Amino acid sequence: MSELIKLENVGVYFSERKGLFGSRIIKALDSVNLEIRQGEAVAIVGESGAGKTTLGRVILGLQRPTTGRVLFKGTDVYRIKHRYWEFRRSVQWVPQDPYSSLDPSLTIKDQLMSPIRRWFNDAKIEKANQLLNMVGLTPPSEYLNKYPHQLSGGQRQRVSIARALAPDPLLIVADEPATMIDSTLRLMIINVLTRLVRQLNVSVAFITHDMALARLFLLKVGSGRVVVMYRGNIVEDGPIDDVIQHPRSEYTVKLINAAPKIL
Ligand SMILES: Nc1ncnc2c1ncn2[C@@H]1O[C@H](COP(=O)(O)OP(=O)(O)OP(=O)(O)O)[C@@H](O)[C@H]1O
Repeated sequence: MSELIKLENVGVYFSERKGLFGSRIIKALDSVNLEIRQGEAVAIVGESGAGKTTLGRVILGLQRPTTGRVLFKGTDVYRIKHRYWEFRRSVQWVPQDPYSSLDPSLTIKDQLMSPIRRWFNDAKIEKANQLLNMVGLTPPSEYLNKYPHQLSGGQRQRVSIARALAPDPLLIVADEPATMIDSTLRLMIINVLTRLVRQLNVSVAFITHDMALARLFLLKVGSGRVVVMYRGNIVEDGPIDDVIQHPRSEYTVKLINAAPKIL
């Protein structure tokens, strides 16, 4: 598997005002090293505030690091202007709340055709049909003319994944994609993300606070790594069963104990 994204000693610092004259520095990411290879599944786990979303935004090129470098196929993404669009197209985002990525005034067909037109000269409706089939919204004809509010939360999230897939990306960063939907539909989203890795060889960075869900995803894919984040640092990075059986940090033990049902 070739290296797609590499973070080298990435720090992201925010300054927070404190009192009238003071301010303090928040290290959302401290000194993070991470590699994601083509076709690899990586589950990024940590509690609220651990830095998961910031990490996702750095991978997507939406948050410039304060320190360190972000490499796309070996090149610093902030130094290669001519390949910038290739990078932006190759790395796509599925947000927690599909309402924030779907335009309520557009039909599902238009939600999908807009990125398809942007990236392909020969944009055809067949591509939208393929995307809906890939995320399990079948037959596509049943969904194309609907608006987001006419779909369930789980269906909306699958449209959001289809939209992220429209540019034929190499990596999808899914930020808590199963959090705002109920548990029966959660499995469906996990199955869709699994299909992306296994059938399309797309890398998936799956961000979650739930260790059990991370394990389920990696078990379904059949390979991949779990990355545990704590206070802006990666405290664990390895195959899920190794991490569960031999956790290096006490924080990981707490996460495992908080999700006893499936683990
Ligand atoms: N734009 C910002 N300005 C100031 N502080 C920020 C900003 N973005 C994030 N932070 C802080 O950085 C830390 C990490 O935030 P981040 O959203 O990455 O965590 P998270 O693990 O994704 O949490 P959650 O699961 O609640 O989204 C938090 O302390 C947060 O308050």
